[in-house]
Amino acid sequence: MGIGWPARDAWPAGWEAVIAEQPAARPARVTEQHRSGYVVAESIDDAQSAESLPDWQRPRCEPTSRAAVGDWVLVEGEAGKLRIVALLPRISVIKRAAAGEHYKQQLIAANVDTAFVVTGLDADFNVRRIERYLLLLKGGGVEPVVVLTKQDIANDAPGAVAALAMLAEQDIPVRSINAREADSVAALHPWLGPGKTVVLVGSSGAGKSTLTNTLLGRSKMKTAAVRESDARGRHTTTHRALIAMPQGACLIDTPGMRELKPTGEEQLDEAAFADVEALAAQCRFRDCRHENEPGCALLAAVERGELDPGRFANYLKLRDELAAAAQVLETRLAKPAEVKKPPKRPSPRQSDDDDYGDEYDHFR
Ligand SMILES: Nc1nc2c(ncn2[C@@H]2O[C@H](COP(=O)(O)OP(=O)(O)OP(=O)(O)O)[C@@H](O)[C@H]2O)c(=O)[nH]1
Ligand SMILES: [Zn+2]
Repeated sequence: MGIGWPARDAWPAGWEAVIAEQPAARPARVTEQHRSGYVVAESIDDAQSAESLPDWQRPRCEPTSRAAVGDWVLVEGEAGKLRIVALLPRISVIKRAAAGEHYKQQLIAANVDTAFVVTGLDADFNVRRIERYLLLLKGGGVEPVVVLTKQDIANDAPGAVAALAMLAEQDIPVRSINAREADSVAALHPWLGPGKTVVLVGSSGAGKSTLTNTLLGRSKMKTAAVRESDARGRHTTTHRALIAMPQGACLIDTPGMRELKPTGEEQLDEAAFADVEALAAQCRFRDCRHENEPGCALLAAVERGELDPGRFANYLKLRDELAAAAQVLETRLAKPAEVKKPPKRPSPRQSDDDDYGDEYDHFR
């Protein structure tokens, strides 16, 4: 089919049963998510609107139990009248805490094999942001690959050398490329084979659209040239979309994940800080906060110049964010959220841009 549907003997656990329950349905993949429904593809370059499951339209429905881009669903009905009748169990997820006062989880993409963490080797380079992306990705079963763009114009981005050492230590693949050149982006082909699904994450301007265009060999995505005429003037990618790549894989392009709040479910040790956690195990006190305790192995390592102070500070910052998010999650699970009045019926094909409209990038 070309959109990543696995061979029958490779079906993930739980698929067989769901598929057997819906003998008349056909598989499709979610390519866009809107407030009013979905766009799905049954084959390459297909795009059909599909009505969501009635359950997903209830205000109490958890955002993570609704389909997201990349999800496999079963559909029924003819073109123009498609209905989603089932959601197949997920292989992997990328989620984050949504912006706003009330804690909410938001699924960014599902069933992704590899995430390209796209960062420019220019003034925008920020290793702390890379660590944050790794934290979000690693808990969900997605393989991160750090893609450093603008290699052609890079002049010693501050911190890049230390960042490369940190990533190498954790066996995280890194590729430096010129996103505008086909020969250069070929370094990413190993992750783009048939049946694979790849997602691009990274802040606005990092080069995601440029990379996508070069990999496609044509201009499918709008790039920054459009930006001047964009009223909001912030990002040029307007919809999450699933694109069939000539290399065989499917690529999901998401709007720059501007606000990256942990969900509270991530584990620091399974993410980008395994080395720091290993050191922390040597602190004198088991519950050391690494603030001013005697015998703190982390403070000592910083003192000796063996632990980068910026990395240490980011570790503490993300630790506190995680604890805060986990606490909100716990209180929220303990008492069900108030039920709001159901929203007015949205007009068809309404854009979901507003989901991103109020966010800002801490790092820009
Ligand atoms: N010289 C050079 N320029 C690049 C490279 N990658 C991206 N650019 C330029 O950087 C600018 C921003 O790139 P985009 O591809 O629009 O960035 P983006 O990540 O898609 O941004 P959003 O769509 O806003 O999320 C454009 O002017 C690109 O031409 C690169 O490897 N080398
Ligand atoms: Zn300590």
